[in-house]
Amino acid sequence: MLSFLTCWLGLTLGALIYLGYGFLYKLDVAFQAGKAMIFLVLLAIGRVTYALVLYPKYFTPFKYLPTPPRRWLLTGNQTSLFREFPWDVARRWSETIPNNGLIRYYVALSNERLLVTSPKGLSKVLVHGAYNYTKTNLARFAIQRFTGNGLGFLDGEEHRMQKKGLLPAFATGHIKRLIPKFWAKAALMVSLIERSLENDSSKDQRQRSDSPVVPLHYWGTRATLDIIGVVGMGYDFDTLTHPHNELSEQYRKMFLEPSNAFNWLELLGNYIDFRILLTLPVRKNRELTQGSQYIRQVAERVIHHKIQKQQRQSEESPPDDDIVAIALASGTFTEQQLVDHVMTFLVAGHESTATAFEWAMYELGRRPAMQSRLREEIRTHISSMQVEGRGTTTAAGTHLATTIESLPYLNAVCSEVLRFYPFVPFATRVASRDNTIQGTFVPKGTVVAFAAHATNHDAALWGLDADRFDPERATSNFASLAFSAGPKSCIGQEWTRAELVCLVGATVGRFEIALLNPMDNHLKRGKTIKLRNGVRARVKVVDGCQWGFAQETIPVPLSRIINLNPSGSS
Ligand code: HEM
Repeated sequence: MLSFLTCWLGLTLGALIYLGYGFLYKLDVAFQAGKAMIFLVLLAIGRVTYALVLYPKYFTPFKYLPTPPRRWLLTGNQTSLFREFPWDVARRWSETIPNNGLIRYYVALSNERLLVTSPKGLSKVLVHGAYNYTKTNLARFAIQRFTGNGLGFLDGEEHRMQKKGLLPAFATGHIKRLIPKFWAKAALMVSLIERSLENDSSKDQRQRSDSPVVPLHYWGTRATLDIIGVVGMGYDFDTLTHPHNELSEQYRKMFLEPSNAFNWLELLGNYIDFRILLTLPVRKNRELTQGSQYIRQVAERVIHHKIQKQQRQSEESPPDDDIVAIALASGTFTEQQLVDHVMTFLVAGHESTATAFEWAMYELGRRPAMQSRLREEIRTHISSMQVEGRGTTTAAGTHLATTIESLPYLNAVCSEVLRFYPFVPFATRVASRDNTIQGTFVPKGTVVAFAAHATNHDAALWGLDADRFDPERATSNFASLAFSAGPKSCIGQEWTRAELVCLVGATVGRFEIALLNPMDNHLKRGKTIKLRNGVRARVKVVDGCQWGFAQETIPVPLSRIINLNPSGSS
């Protein structure tokens, strides 16, 4: 394929030089131009014929694999370029095209891909042969400029070593000790929502009979950002109480709202080095650079401050227990490596957990019976602890953590949310060396795709009712690809579960939630499964229990410890 493409480009260039030569030496220009044009048209026809007919039929190494029936030059096997979500298309193909675990398909301009559909094939790509596959250049250039060499972009031995160094901080036992911190932020969020309800109803109490509408996704986004600060670094970003502080404004700039422009850029990225596109002098590019530089500088100062603090720490004072402190204490990481990891936690761990909270609110907000059952479980077990006035430190904290972890329905609802709405519903990898999947030879450079959305809704794995949101079903980590699988799977799984049960438990335990528009399930354009309009719900306080938390579980705001002005010194 490549050699054909090279020949074709060479011939096209030749035709253009020939045309230029004619102009330069004032040969019979019209005659020369006509000949060159005919040549170029023939070349274009040749290229299209090769891409559409000859390559897929005779030259591809995957010609024996099943493929979707129709193919167009511009859109490949998809009928439209951006209207359908790739995870929906992948699922449709997995279910309707008879296959033994691999399907070949074509994207725009006849670029060939392999879709892996069977658990056996997935385990080859994600588990046993994980280090034979790497992220695409597009993902690398788009995300790596924020995260540097964080875990997501390391490969082979380097990845193995650094992940091993970080794992103790993310292990179940350690995350359990941090549950009071998750809870403290969840309880603070609930109390701030409650305050906003009071303000809202006092404004126009007389005209209103309904309870006020609350954008729950907006609160979730702030709580989850603060949690990364507290649990990840031991500092409070304080965006729940100060939503417009400098840090959250700059942080927002780091993200690209999905749009058609981005889709076109992605398409162009197949042909033009994506790095060139990222340096175009457009406003969004400038904002992305500005936001990420600011956040990186903050991360650098945080790490630097923590190193100094650790050096000063006396033997009597208890050591910090946040993720960065544990990683630092291991002595495995350089300052720069830790900055990259912190940036990765922000990119990988914020929007993902905020979205999971959003979907939990969406499902519960349109299922009153499920919500009541959950509220009863939460109140029976957690409210009593708070009513007795116990805080969330030490023994009381352990008690809270053990209780929350053992609530069956709360944990089942959260697991079902993660299965039903996988945050990375469709992903691609590139083979970094020749290998095989289920006996099929996969040459280096092949792009391989898989869809967690299809696996997590596969009737063969989850039963015929796989498309029903049902916390009663037995979930299994092996069948769910919510966190991917194998050596490169999500390091934040236990963190996510702890965070989600605290946020969902504290919210549903205190409020009755009714979705404003239960039928609105329109999704945002983009790479993740996310509601286009967020979760807007009528929220009513259910009397009877108010959450408390020990103040000391929330550290002092970051702004009071280090100078958040990028030009200032710490
Ligand atoms: C709902 C919450 C989350 C979901 C669904 C999720 C999902 C995933 C998935 C699917 C991957 C694999 C991505 C890939 O290979 O392309 C991943 C990787 C990763 N996640 Fe998460 N994640 C979540 C939360 C978090 C949190 C809270 C953190 C940390 C604070 C985190 C840190 C990471 C890191 C560092 C990686 C790269 C791991 C590696 O390459 O070894 N994630 N996550």
